[in-house]
Amino acid sequence: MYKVLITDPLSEQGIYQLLEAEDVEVKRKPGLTGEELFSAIETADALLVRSQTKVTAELIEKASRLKVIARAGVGVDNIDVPAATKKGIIVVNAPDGNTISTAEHTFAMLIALARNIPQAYRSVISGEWNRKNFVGVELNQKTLSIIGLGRIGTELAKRAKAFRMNVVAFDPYLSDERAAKIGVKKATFEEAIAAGDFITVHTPLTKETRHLINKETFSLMKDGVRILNCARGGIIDEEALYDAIQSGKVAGAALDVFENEPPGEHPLFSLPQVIATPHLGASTLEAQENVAVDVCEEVLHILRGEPFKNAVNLPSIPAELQQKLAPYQELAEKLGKFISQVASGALTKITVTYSGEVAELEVAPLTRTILKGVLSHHLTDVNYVNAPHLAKQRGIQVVEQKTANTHGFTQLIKVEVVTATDIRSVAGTLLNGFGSRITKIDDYPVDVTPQGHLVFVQHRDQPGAIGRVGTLLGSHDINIATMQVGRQAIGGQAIMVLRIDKPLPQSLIASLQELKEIQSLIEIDL
Ligand SMILES: NC(=O)C1=CN([C@@H]2O[C@H](COP(=O)(O)OP(=O)(O)OC[C@H]3O[C@@H](n4cnc5c(N)ncnc54)[C@H](O)[C@@H]3O)[C@@H](O)[C@H]2O)C=CC1
Ligand SMILES: O=C(O)CCC(=O)C(=O)O
Repeated sequence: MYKVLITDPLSEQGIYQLLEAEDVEVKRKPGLTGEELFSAIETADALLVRSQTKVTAELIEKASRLKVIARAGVGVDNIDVPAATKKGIIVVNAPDGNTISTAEHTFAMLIALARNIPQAYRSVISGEWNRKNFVGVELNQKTLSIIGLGRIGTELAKRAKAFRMNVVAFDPYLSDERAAKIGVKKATFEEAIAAGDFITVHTPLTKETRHLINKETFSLMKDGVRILNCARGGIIDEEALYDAIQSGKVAGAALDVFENEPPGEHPLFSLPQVIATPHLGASTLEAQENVAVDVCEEVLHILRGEPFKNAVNLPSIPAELQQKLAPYQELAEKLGKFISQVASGALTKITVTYSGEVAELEVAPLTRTILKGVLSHHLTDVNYVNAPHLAKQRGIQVVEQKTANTHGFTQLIKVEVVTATDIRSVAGTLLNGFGSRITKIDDYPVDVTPQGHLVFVQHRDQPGAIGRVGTLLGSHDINIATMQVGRQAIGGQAIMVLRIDKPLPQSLIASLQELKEIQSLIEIDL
């Protein structure tokens, strides 16, 4: 039974599928913090949050079973993603479900800002009838500068155009074609900042975007500019905004997000030009249902080992590619596991070479799987998420390459590892209708199904060697399912790969190693 812990309020309809799932036990603890949260996380397989729960490195450290942290929303800045990655925990979000709501909220703020609606409301309900203090400006023919033309920025641009605004956008990934398709003028950051009657930010909060709008950028803006932030607190330097409003440079600001949330008695609230909402961008029935449905689906997929799509700490793999890679995944993992048990010494380099049909695909996910297979022999808790991180942390160089030489196979994957004392390699293929096969170990061609218990023996090619091994196994009641032999030259170095039905007892390993022809014997568990 998977244990799912929910620590922020999530839409009831959204989590319905979790409540209905027979293999899931849901604990709903909105607002859980401190010791209670630390204790609850210990037994959870999945944690579902919105933006209130702070998923810190310390909390993640306590989570011994956690497989997935799911954010019902876009921004994952309340989650220590690197700490989760280190621990092999997948972090997923729901990037699409609240786009429209947040774009609509930004548009509502835009109109409210232009027409002083919150200030006028406060005045009217306090008994005043003051029309001259609340004269606004039209949106028609004004320039809206959008910084960050992603999902929300794009939806906002469409709405602004419907209001006959000129839309100028800066986004490092904005192509000329996309700008033309959306109908916005592509600009540099400086051009966008200088052009806007209204400037709105829709980027994530990153090292680059923290205080993107600061004292200097305010000085480049038009006098009387109006500023909006419905993305993340911290993109705008709040102190610089305060000064820019005080000086008259900025005519007004609409803020849904703050550097610290909740902001408490913020100096900006003493300025009548500032309107604010308490991080309401995604707070609609529709958005909350959408994001909860999306992340609950992802959580179920991850817990059940099924494909999922919105991991923020894993590269996303299009469904079509996932389907094409699926048959190779098992082979990849088995090759990784095989070679890690054969090679001795501290790993320094892993080279994966792809050829034939598999080389026509984007193979990075397969390399990740091989890495997982290699590392899981020596390390516990290795998975697809943390395998590259663990390799890097240990100074293991990972090289991925493609060649045209398939050695006669339709496709081939070769894994070579270099350790402090050894260089070993294994290659494998998929045989149409027959599954995975190991086709070469070091320089020896073989045909081995990578499955179950294998014994890899290096020996001298001498008459009777194979028979003596067989007899010893038989005398210990060990059945040999398949046997493969290979040699470099008559009387030279040779190998045997036996597939046996149960592991070798220690006493038998010792007896086998005493045979004069045997140079080394390794048991391999696949
Ligand atoms: N107020 C609220 O309740 C909500 C806020 N958000 C926030 O809104 C923001 C945007 O969300 P989405 O549009 O879904 O994200 P998105 O990922 O679709 O778009 C972000 C865009 O910002 C661009 N960008 C990144 N760095 C930039 C820079 N230095 N200058 C200009 N552009 C830059 C990216 O290229 C991308 O196109 C995020 O911070 C998200 O957390 C999202 C939903 C609700
Ligand atoms: O959970 C919420 O309402 C906040 C949404 C948000 O800020 C996001 O999705 O990035």
